[in-house]
Amino acid sequence: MIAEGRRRAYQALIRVERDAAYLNVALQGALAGGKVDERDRALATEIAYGTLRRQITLDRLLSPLLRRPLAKLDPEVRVILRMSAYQMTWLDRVPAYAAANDGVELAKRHRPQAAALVNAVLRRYAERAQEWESLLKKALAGARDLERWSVMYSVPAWIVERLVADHGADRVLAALASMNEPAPMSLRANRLRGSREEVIARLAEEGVEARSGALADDGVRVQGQIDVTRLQAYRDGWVTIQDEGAMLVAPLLRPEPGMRVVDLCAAPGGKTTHLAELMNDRGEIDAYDVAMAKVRAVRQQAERLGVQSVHPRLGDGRQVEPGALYDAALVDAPCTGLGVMRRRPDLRYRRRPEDVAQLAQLQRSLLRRACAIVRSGGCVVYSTCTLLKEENESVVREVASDPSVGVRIEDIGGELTPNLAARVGERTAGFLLWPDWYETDGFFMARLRRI
Ligand SMILES: C[S@@+](CC[C@H](N)C(=O)[O-])C[C@H]1O[C@@H](n2cnc3c(N)ncnc32)[C@H](O)[C@@H]1O
Repeated sequence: MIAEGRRRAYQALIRVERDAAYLNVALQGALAGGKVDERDRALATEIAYGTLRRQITLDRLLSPLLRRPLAKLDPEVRVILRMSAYQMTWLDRVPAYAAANDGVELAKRHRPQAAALVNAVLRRYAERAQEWESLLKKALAGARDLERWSVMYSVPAWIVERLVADHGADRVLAALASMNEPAPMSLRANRLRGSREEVIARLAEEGVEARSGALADDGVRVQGQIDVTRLQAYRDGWVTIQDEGAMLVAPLLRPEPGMRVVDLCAAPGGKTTHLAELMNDRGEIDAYDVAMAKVRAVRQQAERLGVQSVHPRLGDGRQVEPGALYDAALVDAPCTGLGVMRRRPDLRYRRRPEDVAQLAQLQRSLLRRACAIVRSGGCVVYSTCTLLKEENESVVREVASDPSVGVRIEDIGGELTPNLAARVGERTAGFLLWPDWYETDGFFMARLRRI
């Protein structure tokens, strides 16, 4: 019988491969039907995420064992080979024979005519599963750096090229390596419910081991991988699932009770609700997003956390026309998401080079609008979860250098913890939180002051 975790991982991965589904959505669907215990859930998650994180590497390792190119095989066969090989190489606790046997069983069920091929390839792969690094190094000995890095870190070459051009190879390779490891579970304590210590104690009542995060005031790190949404503490609004790096953004607006704030890209509401918590739920936060389903998600989060000051609104952030100017604005812009490859490993294969310039244009328009609807002396915080200068510093600089916009870039160094400030070093137009520093996602953040 096929292990439940592998069966569910296959269901998620085949939807990503065949239907271009988003991994998080596909996995949620795959885990939904019937009863799945925590262990199977964790195994399915680890296999699905891990296989996608290592896809380019896996394809290169599997290719010499196949007569036809992997791309020419049925998607079912591709998925089974990749996920079985992933387990053999990267999941220490899974015996190679268990991964291979279940791979063959999955093939018998979903592509019976390819079961013999899957069996033969996986048996041969098992013999070399632990030598992946030396095998690849040998195979790529004559290759260009970019190709080597792309295969070793499983990131499309155009992305590696752009990142290295922006930041240099050492910095980028450290980040890419960290983004191929599983992401730690990170929660934000809702200070309206209790202090961080009280939130940790509340989680302990449900058997969840947690500790304070190292970076953000409200950050809580949970041991292991659990489905937080099933906890009563979550349902009662004690915590929000949020990366600890993302928790640095809302405080940069210096939120105070009674302020009028606008969030031009609010869904699913992580930073909006953080603002509401920091404002003690007093004041007004207009939270815009372009998609109705997403606006609903913001409303649901606000309700779950028990905050009243958030007003979810459907609208294009570039066209917001307020009755009166705001005290502060947040533009947490849509971006290529290259800083969140760890949590969203499928993103790197979806992105196209032309996305960067298109997104940068949207980002500039959103930032310009934010600057136009904030009062003199008010601030605008610009953030992204990407690592490319074209979407980060360049956007901020271009908007700030236009005298008709009437803003100046502020140095936010004084608001970082001393450790972080030392790492960031010299800041220009904002700063980049690298994902390998604190096991967070990668974020860029900057603050502009309206003159
Ligand atoms: C990075 S996400 C925001 C995440 C959110 N701030 C949080 O912390 O949960 C960017 C959001 O911008 C939205 N968006 C894209 N284009 C937009 C536009 N023109 N106006 C408003 N929102 C937009 C997307 O739907 C997406 O929800």
